[in-house]
Amino acid sequence: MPTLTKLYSMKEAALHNTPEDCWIVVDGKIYDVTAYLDDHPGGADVLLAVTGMDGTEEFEDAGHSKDAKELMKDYFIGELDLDETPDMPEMEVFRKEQDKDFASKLAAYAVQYWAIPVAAVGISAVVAILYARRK
Ligand code: HEM
Repeated sequence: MPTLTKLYSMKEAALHNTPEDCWIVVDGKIYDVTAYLDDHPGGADVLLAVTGMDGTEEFEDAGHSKDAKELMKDYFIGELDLDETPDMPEMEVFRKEQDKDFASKLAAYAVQYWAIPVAAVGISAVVAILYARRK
């Protein structure tokens, strides 16, 4: 049976950055290590230094054992959502650009369709004036 993994954005993970609520990201996975702070053999300080952040590099640098990696599973709460939905302001900018594009297209069509009749009327007027003067 497929398991449902909860997805969190980096923005959401960053909110859990205190000793009372301490999340860390390692290798795209999110761990709530609040209850482990006092038990961590490397000390609470190193975990708190990367709380709410991506601590992959620091985790790898410490050279954790296989047992440590096994223990991590107890604190796993979800995965990092890499496909974050764009914010509304970005969508708004996109809409405005579309509108601008539409306006310039409309102006181009107007020139295209009005230029010929206006030119025809202008030329006819000039011919009419010249014809009237000759009489
Ligand atoms: C759920 C996450 C973590 C678990 C379960 C965990 C577990 C452990 C364990 C069991 C050890 C003892 C040594 C070993 O068995 O490898 C250890 C040591 C250590 N850990 Fe972690 N750790 C975690 C996250 C981190 C992170 C994110 C960092 C760095 C920011 C870190 C830094 C260290 C350091 C510096 C040591 C001491 C290494 C030494 O004394 O040689 N740990 N950790």
